[in-house]
Amino acid sequence: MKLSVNIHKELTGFTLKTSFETMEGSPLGLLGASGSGKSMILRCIAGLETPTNGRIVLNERVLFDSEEKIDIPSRKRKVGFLFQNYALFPHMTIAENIAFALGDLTKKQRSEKVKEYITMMKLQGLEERYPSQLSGGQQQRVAIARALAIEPEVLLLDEPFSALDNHLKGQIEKQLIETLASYKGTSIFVSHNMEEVYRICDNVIILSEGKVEAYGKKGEIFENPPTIKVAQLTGCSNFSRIQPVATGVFEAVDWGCRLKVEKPVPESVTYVGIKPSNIDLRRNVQGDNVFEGSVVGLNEGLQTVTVYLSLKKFDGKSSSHYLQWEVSKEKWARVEKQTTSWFICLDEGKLFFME
Ligand SMILES: Nc1ncnc2c1ncn2[C@@H]1O[C@H](COP(=O)(O)OP(=O)(O)OP(=O)(O)O)[C@@H](O)[C@H]1O
Repeated sequence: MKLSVNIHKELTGFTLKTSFETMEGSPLGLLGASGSGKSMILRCIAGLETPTNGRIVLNERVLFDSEEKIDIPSRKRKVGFLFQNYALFPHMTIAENIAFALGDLTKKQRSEKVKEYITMMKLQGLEERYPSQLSGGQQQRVAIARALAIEPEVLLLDEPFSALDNHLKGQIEKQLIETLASYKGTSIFVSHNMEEVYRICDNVIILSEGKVEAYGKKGEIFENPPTIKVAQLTGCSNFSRIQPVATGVFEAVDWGCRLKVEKPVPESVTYVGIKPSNIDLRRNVQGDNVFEGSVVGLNEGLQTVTVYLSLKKFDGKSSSHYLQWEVSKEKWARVEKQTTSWFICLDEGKLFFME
């Protein structure tokens, strides 16, 4: 099972130009800011939008080719689409909603298929209800059943949890992961929530302004974002410009410190970054990349605290750029009591370099 997408879509004020391939297995995550073109990519794959030019091939079946003038209609593409708001038909019962796209089957086959997916998604007893008579979570399960009932070769999930409250989201996410584990096709999961994408997908595409900024294994992309845009979208707020000082020593201009690095850094690199959760404290200033600093602000979240740190520069002044340190509330309560001087460690192993 393989999906290959190479499309260009020109809209007023927005250009989508993207190329990627995905295989069966865990869903491919499509992560990007609002308006970066995530839904547009899915809509082009599903045949709901027509690319200006390009080619989309699903398991050697050409779905779209602008040069060969191929544009398979949406209903014949074998694409299952799970929309943000589920898009269930309000005037149809649950059973009718699931049966809706099963056009070519006999009545008996259709009702068997509906029964199969009602059971799979644990919707027994709700067959004759209307969508408005279901909870958000149940509606979501109906939408998954409807998307899977056509036995799609590719399943497109467009922010499937956006309408759910946090409690329900956890349960439904677990259910979706289980459902996807037994799904044989290719799937693409769209979200602007990096945590969700990280939990659900193994491979990710980071999309920015209609272009692929990065594509690869989630571990590599989240740990070593190749560009600032990718770093921002994967949860990093600490960056600084760097300038070489000597072999293995860089000045982090914005943070106001000199960093020692043993591993060679390519000349093209101009920025260094560190994730807020990767900052550490030391008992004293000894060791590489440990700097004296001070706490200049706090932002308390539900489970973590973001501590704003300013490093003391080598000229003795405080840097005007803050580093954000994210720490559990428990740890912060302990550290805050015990610490009089702040020694902040930017460990080489936790730094990443960007072009
Ligand atoms: N039919 C259309 N005509 C013109 N522009 C459009 C159309 N549909 C979408 N756009 C524009 O294309 C861009 C990408 O939209 P898209 O819905 O794909 O973004 P997205 O990444 O899915 O955003 P979100 O996370 O907010 O859903 C946006 O700038 C949007 O305004």
